[in-house]
Amino acid sequence: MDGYIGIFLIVIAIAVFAVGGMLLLLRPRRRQAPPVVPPQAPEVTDQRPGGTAVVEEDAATTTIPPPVRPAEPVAPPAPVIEIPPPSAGRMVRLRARLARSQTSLGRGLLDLLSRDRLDDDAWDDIEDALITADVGVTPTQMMTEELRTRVKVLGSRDRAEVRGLLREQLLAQINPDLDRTLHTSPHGDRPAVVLVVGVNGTGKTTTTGKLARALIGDGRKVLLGAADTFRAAAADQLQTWGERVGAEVVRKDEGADPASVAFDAVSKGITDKVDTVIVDTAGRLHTKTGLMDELGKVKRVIEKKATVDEVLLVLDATTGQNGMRQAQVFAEAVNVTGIVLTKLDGTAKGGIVISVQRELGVPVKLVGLGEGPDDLAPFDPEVFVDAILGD
Ligand SMILES: Nc1nc2c(ncn2[C@@H]2O[C@H](COP(=O)(O)OP(=O)(O)OP(=O)(O)O)[C@@H](O)[C@H]2O)c(=O)[nH]1
Repeated sequence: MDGYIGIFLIVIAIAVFAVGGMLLLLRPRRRQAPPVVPPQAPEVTDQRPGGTAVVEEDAATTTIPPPVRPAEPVAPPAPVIEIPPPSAGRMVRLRARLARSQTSLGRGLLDLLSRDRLDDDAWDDIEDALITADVGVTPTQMMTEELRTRVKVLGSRDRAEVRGLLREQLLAQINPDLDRTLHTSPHGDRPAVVLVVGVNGTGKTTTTGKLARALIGDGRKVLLGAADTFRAAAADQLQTWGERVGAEVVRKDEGADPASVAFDAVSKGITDKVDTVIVDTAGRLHTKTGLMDELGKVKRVIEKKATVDEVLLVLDATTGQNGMRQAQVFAEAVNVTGIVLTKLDGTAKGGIVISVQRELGVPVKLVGLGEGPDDLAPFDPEVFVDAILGD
């Protein structure tokens, strides 16, 4: 009996294991979850003032892009006021530049005059060289006449002697005795007034700015009048010059009456106790009557408040005879007291110094020798001639 019970218990145990195993096998399997793919965050760029686009590094793992803070408004940097160097000795400093543009004239003349035999052909060549350099017909004839006589007296000549002769003749034509003083000192409580005139493109506005710099470098207080109301850009250009050296600029809208700008500039110059007021004018007038009317009015209006000490005519040295004709029109319209010859660095025709002084009877007071802010120099005849002839 006991054997039957034992077998029965074994069978039951086997059955329990078998059912348990079956249940385990048939148990529903847990489904594999799909991999989580993070949503693609939009690329966030941050436009910094420098213009560099910066890509946020954690953008790929951020579901919601962080809010981009609006850029703080950046104030434009305050203009840095420059301290220009004084004007004394400028032409000596700029002599190398002058020599670069003018030595072909000097060397050519020295070579011609140093020839053993100076026949008529040689003298014709000398005349041609002077005419080509814009010396002008009459001064050329006077110079060659004088040189012929001196060479005959001298007989044989070495290069140093020829250089001496030529130097003497060029200086005589330029006339070192002319008064080239620039009148920019105030009269008691009234500022000096400088009117800058000339055809557009000759360098009027640039010259006005450079002159302001030079005067400030010499310790003066300067105010600028932007009476070239024909083009707003001219007033902007002047404003930039003024900001750089700390000169105030009086300006009005494009098309405003130039005389009213000049009047306001001089009035402010008196109130602010400045030393010199420099007024830049427009030069786009096509008829002589229009030019006379406008410049005459500007001058008259200024004279209600102060004296016009200088009327500087700006001439582009590269324009030759065309520039000379323009100069004559201006000289008839207004009483020019000095000439500013610009762009002498860009031409070998330095002879224009001689012809323009002769034609207008007015001295060259300043020369422009480059586009840089300090490339304007008081004209020095001796430095000029030495730069032409080389050492
Ligand atoms: N190389 C050289 N360039 C110069 C000189 N003076 C002026 N310039 C250049 O000549 C150009 C004309 O100068 P501006 O001062 O604008 O002439 P502007 O007569 O006032 O002419 P508008 O403003 O059009 O009336 C500019 O590019 C100047 O930089 C100089 O002495 N040498």
